[in-house]
Amino acid sequence: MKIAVPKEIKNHEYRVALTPTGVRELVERGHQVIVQTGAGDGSGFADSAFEAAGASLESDVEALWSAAELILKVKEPQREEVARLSSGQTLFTYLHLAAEESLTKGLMASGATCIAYETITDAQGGLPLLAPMSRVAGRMAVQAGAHSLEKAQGGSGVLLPGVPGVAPAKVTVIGGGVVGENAARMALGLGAEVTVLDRSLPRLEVLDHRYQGRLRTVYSTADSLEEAIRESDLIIGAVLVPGAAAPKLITRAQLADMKPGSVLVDVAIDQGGCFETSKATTHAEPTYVVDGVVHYCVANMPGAVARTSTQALTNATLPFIIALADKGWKQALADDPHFLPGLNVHDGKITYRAVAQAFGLDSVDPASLVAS
Ligand SMILES: NC(=O)C1=CN([C@@H]2O[C@H](COP(=O)(O)OP(=O)(O)OC[C@H]3O[C@@H](n4cnc5c(N)ncnc54)[C@H](O)[C@@H]3O)[C@@H](O)[C@H]2O)C=CC1
Ligand SMILES: CC(=O)C(=O)O
Ligand SMILES: [Mg+2]
Repeated sequence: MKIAVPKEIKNHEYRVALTPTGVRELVERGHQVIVQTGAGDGSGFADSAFEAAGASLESDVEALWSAAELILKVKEPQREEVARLSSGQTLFTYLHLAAEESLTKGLMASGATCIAYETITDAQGGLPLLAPMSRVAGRMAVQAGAHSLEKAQGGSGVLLPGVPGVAPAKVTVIGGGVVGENAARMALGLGAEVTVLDRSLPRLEVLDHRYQGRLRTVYSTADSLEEAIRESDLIIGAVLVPGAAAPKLITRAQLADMKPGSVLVDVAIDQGGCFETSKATTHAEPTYVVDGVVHYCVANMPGAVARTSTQALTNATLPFIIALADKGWKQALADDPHFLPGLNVHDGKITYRAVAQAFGLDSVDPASLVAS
């Protein structure tokens, strides 16, 4: 199969969808891999390393996209990339479609088969291709929050761990999944007073057991959210309903109840954000202030630590890439019930129900497309 790896073009996105190690695995199976010149630079993988692994390099973007049967990316396609996609091609990347109607419609119009990393499941009820980047983003959320609390960033001037004689900051994490646990772990490590809210009691039980009394776990209700809003210095939004737009958990009116200069880090922004006042920002300009509250809403947080993120992401994606390349999308999805929910769009149709529901459109059961 002809496989293309474009250079990412989203603002300050330095990850790449395949490493030289991945190229070698594919080439040894008889596939042809074409990597855009410079695609790995931001992650520390030189063109020469891709060539040594058996890839060919292509500097002409149009030629790269048009030659490919399978296109491997990291971030959702940007407008000019959607325009390059055509029917018969398979795209494998993060899509987050429920947050972006125009992207959804663009992919439908392309006729291509679009498989999302973030809706692939595993036997443990997890999201194995989202999890590695959620670990990164969860850990970064605390760094971003701590920096945003500094006065020069518009923050309240609170230091997360405090100092002897001065109490530590209060950090609340809403959603105790992969992002939430990693954020909580970092905040605890820095000495903050940390609370996790979730509406899953089994999940809170796991966290309670794991952190042995160092972490407060609280069931998420309107009351417990209000308390968090009043008392927290830093709130990290880390909820997810897979594939769906994030629920809005803090309204604009509630910002008035927060301490001036407190910080909201909305990691769930890639699914539209879980605070009413969230709008996606970039690493170039990551924060803005609404009603005295600093908002950090970067939708590709892991892109900033690309060396770590590319390795973590491609460790998880490679087996699925190999299955797509060896078998083609239809057989690969037919053979693996956890790969099947990755299919979001095929031949003009939405194949993931929560995405269709977000826009009042119809969806097609992906199983009906792969059945032989
Ligand atoms: N901004 C960025 O760069 C990145 C964003 N993300 C995003 O972070 C979000 C979280 O991802 P994960 O932690 O992997 O998901 P996850 O599925 O591991 O955890 C989500 C948690 O939210 C809880 N939850 C759902 N609705 C809730 C509600 N209304 N109130 C309280 N808790 C609720 C669930 O019970 C679950 O424990 C996703 O939107 C993901 O796409 C992930 C990586 C990078
Ligand atoms: C999950 C995601 O959107 C990212 O890593 O950028
Ligand atoms: Mg986006």
